[in-house]
Amino acid sequence: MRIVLEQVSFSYRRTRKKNVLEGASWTVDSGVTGLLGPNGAGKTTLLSLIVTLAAPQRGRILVGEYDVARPADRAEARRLLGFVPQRFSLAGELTVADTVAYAAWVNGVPRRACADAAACALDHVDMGALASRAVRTLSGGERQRVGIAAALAHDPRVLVLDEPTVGLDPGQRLRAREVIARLGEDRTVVLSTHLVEDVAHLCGRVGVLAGGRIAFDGTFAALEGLIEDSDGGSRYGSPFERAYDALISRMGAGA
Ligand SMILES: Nc1ncnc2c1ncn2[C@@H]1O[C@H](COP(=O)(O)OP(=O)(O)OP(=O)(O)O)[C@@H](O)[C@H]1O
Repeated sequence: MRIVLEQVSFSYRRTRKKNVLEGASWTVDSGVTGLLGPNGAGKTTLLSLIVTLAAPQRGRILVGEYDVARPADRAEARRLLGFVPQRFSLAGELTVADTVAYAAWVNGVPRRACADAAACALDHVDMGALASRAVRTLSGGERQRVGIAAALAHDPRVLVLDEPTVGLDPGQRLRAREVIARLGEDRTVVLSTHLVEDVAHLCGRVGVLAGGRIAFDGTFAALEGLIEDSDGGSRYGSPFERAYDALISRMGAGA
């Protein structure tokens, strides 16, 4: 399923500052696509627009054939979308299975089908064995996978993940990566992250959000080439991080 952003602009009215997004255009196809960009670039904002939590002031966003800002299309678009936000809370006393079954019901799965939908989603994220555990007993990585299962419970064709591996230890991060790679085999997955390493392992393509627009759209290998050609501009970090930082800063400045 394809996601298309056409000249999308957005500002948080209350801030009265310049637009967070300014004419951002991007096309995302099936598989796992990474979204990189510095802190405050607008990655979470862009994801919120895709999943219909906010609407662009200019431009449009299509999920499949549906324009997410059109009231007539929004319900259909939502059925196609699953979202795992950067931070989410789960009711600690509920079991893993009930948590995911509840998410299925909220997202329109008929009540009698919710238990099966939850079991299926939990299998996808390797959490079937922990289905009867109370959520409060889970590790951070396990909670993260419950969050992904909850977003998957209505079997969306598009999955939007906002920094899903933050705070995970290396082992849990590898596990989360395996899960995300598998989900990308038959879905469109958009993965926002600061971890270039996750993008390198997972993403066929990557977009870099800088200066309010998608300043780079291509393969990770192409981005890596640009990074390696970059001469660095920050005094901190390893050479790769320095070069990455310099490149992203230049992209943000429109160079
Ligand atoms: N609800 C809000 N109201 C006003 N301004 C906001 C709101 N949410 C975000 N912003 C501002 O919009 C800009 C983009 O924020 P956003 O969270 O989308 O960036 P990000 O790229 O996801 O950042 P990070 O990598 O740090 O998570 C920032 O300047 C932020 O301060």
